[in-house]
Amino acid sequence: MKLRDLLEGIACEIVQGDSGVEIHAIHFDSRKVGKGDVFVAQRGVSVDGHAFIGKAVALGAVGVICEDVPESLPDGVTVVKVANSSDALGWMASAYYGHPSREMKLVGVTGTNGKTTTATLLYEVARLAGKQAGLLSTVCNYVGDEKVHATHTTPDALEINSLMRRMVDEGCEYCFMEVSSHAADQRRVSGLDFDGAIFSNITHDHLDYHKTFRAYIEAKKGFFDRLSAKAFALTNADDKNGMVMLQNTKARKYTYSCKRMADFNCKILERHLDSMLLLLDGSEVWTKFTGDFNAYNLLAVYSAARLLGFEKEELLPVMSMLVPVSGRFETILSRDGIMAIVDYAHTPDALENVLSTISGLKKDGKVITVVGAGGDRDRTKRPEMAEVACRLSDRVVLTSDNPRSEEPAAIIEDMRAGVPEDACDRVLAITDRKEAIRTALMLAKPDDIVLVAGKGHEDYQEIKGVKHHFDDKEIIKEIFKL
Ligand SMILES: CC(=O)N[C@H]1[C@@H](OP(=O)(O)OP(=O)(O)OC[C@H]2O[C@@H](n3ccc(=O)[nH]c3=O)[C@H](O)[C@@H]2O)O[C@H](CO)[C@@H](O)[C@@H]1O[C@H](C)C(=O)N[C@@H](C)C(=O)N[C@H](CCC(=O)O)C(=O)O
Ligand SMILES: Nc1ncnc2c1ncn2[C@@H]1O[C@H](COP(=O)(O)OP(=O)(O)OP(=O)(O)O)[C@@H](O)[C@H]1O
Ligand SMILES: N[C@H](CCC[C@H](N)C(=O)O)C(=O)O
Ligand SMILES: [Mg+2]
Repeated sequence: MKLRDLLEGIACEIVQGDSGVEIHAIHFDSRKVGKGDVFVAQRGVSVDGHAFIGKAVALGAVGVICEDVPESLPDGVTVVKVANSSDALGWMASAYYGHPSREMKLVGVTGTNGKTTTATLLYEVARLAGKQAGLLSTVCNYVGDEKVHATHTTPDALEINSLMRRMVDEGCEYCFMEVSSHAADQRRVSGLDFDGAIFSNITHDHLDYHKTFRAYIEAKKGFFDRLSAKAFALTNADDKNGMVMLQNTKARKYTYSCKRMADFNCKILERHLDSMLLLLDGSEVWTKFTGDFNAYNLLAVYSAARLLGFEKEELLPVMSMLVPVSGRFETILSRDGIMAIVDYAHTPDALENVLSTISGLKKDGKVITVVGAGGDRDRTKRPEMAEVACRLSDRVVLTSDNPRSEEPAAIIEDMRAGVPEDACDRVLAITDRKEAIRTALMLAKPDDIVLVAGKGHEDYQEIKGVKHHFDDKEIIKEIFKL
């Protein structure tokens, strides 16, 4: 493939050298470059990729895409200056793989919470309706039936397009993907041909990366701003910032709501610990989900499926068949009636939603919460998470999530700052997560509920750069002797 064919749709400010040079592969990591490749220099969070242009050329790069042209380069290397290398990478990756997103109906889901649930359920809806589909999500990627391990919520542009090419080749008509705020900001999704975008909500998270809540909103809004006129932009009208997402988009605008007039509506008629009766688009539907937040997720799924052309009569029975995603409000009952709930709540809002759901539905028992916060992530959410846990539980065991490079005890200390004074005697701190879970389950009596929050489907715990096998559900079952 010639370099100029990869540059379609990109505003090149300077092209030095032959744009007709043959390209073997695209790389944004100099360490992976080989003979005949093009290297895309991106400014990263920790280092500036421009510093590795020399190395990439030494390894055989014949093309360099950059924002700053280096002072000297050997002859025979074509240099292209662009305004945003990461944006260019998205377009180039798409062209390299033959624009697979143009051959499928692609829907992206963004929001602080609910992305995995919404995207996965849309994938299930398409499949239950007899269509081939692909999925890019935090828990797992799918190329049709085939599972592909996921390392990110939204992979990098090359991986996205390589997976989408496989989806198209497997006959997928649809692709559903999560678009994290990091991905929107880093333009991992540039060049993709979206048919629709969904916004779930925005609450406190990722301020380590975005710095301000305004910048976090802007990152998500940027995804909507860049949609084309043929796409739909579907937003949650009940979220404070829901309508902001529609302000500057060229896409067709739609809203969903459980509280006000909107294009798509839903009302919760009955709430149970293992089910919910919804009035969805005017029809009663029993679902296998719990929690008002899941009514929003289901409504978003239903609305997007309608916008994709699925008929109401076909959709309603499918909505009843859907089951929760792994590690999202998963219940495990002990032989003597203690209920453990494993949930991926790792933000203050998610924790508040899950604990409010539990308090609203529990019988007489007490609620014990085991919770930690991830290392190398937003520190300011730590005290807020502890405050929510204390306010909505009878007892709290503060513990580790994925400490990553941080000291586990220091993260717990950050959380402790949010424990109200009058709650101190109800709070324990146990660094070892397995011991924390064991202690909470030992404190519990029949009819009590133990929420184990934060890690959901994860089957590892990352400590000092090493991922150790760790699975909340497995540990609970072992302690319950199930
Ligand atoms: C903070 C963040 O988003 N980091 C992502 C980012 O890496 P980075 O900016 O740190 O890269 P860097 O190390 O500064 O390097 C800059 C550039 O120089 C290049 N380089 C670097 C070294 C070298 O020797 N040669 C070289 O060419 C790098 O390849 C890169 O292109 O770009 C990388 C390549 O795409 C990602 O793998 C990496 O994800 C890291 C591992 C990560 O943990 N990301 C998390 C925070 C993340 O993205 N999470 C969201 C979900 C969030 C949510 O819950 O909503 C996700 O989508 O998964
Ligand atoms: N619509 C929602 N509103 C608020 N909280 C939600 C919603 N849906 C799910 N949650 C809570 O957030 C947790 C994570 O849900 P989910 O995995 O669907 O979100 P996500 O946006 O994909 O998260 P991540 O950013 O980690 O990929 C759930 O376990 C639940 O506690
Ligand atoms: N996508 C989220 C997941 C957080 C999950 C939690 N278990 C943690 O490790 O902090 C993030 O990378 O911030
Ligand atoms: Mg997710």
